[in-house]
Amino acid sequence: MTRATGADDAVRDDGGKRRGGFPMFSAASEDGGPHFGRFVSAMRDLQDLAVSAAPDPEVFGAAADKAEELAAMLRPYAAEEGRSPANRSIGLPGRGSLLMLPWMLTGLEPGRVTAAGVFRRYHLGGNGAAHGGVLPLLFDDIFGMVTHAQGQPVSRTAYLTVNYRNVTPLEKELTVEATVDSADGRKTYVSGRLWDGGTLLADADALMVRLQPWQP
Ligand SMILES: CCCCCCCCCC(=O)SCCNC(=O)CCNC(=O)[C@H](O)C(C)(C)COP(=O)(O)OP(=O)(O)OC[C@H]1O[C@@H](n2cnc3c(N)ncnc32)[C@H](O)[C@@H]1OP(=O)(O)O
Repeated sequence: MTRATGADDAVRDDGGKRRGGFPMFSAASEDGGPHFGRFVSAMRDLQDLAVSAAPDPEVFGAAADKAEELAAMLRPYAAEEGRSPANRSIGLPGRGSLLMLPWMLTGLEPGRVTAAGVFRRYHLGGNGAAHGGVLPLLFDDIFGMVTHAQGQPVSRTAYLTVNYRNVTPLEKELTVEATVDSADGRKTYVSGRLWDGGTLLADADALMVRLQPWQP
């Protein structure tokens, strides 16, 4: 992950633990260890099935027993922000976070970030297409990255506008790109495009604002 430069003196540091209102990002060692990637992959399968399975009611009872057992196993290890390998495992789809889309970065340079991946059954909106709400999630995350890659500390989204040009298919490899269009002090104006091959599915633009030292 590219380290921000140039604007560090404008943000709170808190002894190296925080920057620009966010905990300092540090990549998880070895993507969370030998089993974390498999765990996240299995959980994504479960997410797909949780929104699609239609078994006899007793099967849900047995599944609930197992889900409760799994939650009880992990609950003692719940940790504060920035400690779980989730969201910090940069070698895993979606950095190993179930909240993030299971996409991988394909390019990261100042001013431009690209990624590729699929929307899964979990992301279904209706009639076979992705839910409209997951596209802003994809754009917001890559806009954060392109702003950071440009040299700003992690910034907050002030606004984000999405234009839906074509329905977004599931289970098909898609690509997204984000670019920095202009920067003005604390403000970074960015835009992005989601593609299915040569077909533009959506485009978006946003304003990312670097936080003041006292802002959360
Ligand atoms: C490596 C890591 C990768 C992952 C990154 C993930 C990134 C995820 C980013 C997010 O999703 S953050 C969560 C969603 N966003 C928020 O919760 C933001 C909530 N809002 C705020 O915190 C404040 O409104 C904000 C910091 C955005 C701005 O508050 P300020 O008090 O600093 O704004 P100020 O009024 O000083 O405005 C600064 C400039 O921005 C402009 N501005 C602010 N909001 C605007 C807006 N909505 N539209 C247009 N312009 C806006 C404003 O006009 C002004 O322009 P000028 O300097 O030219 O005068």
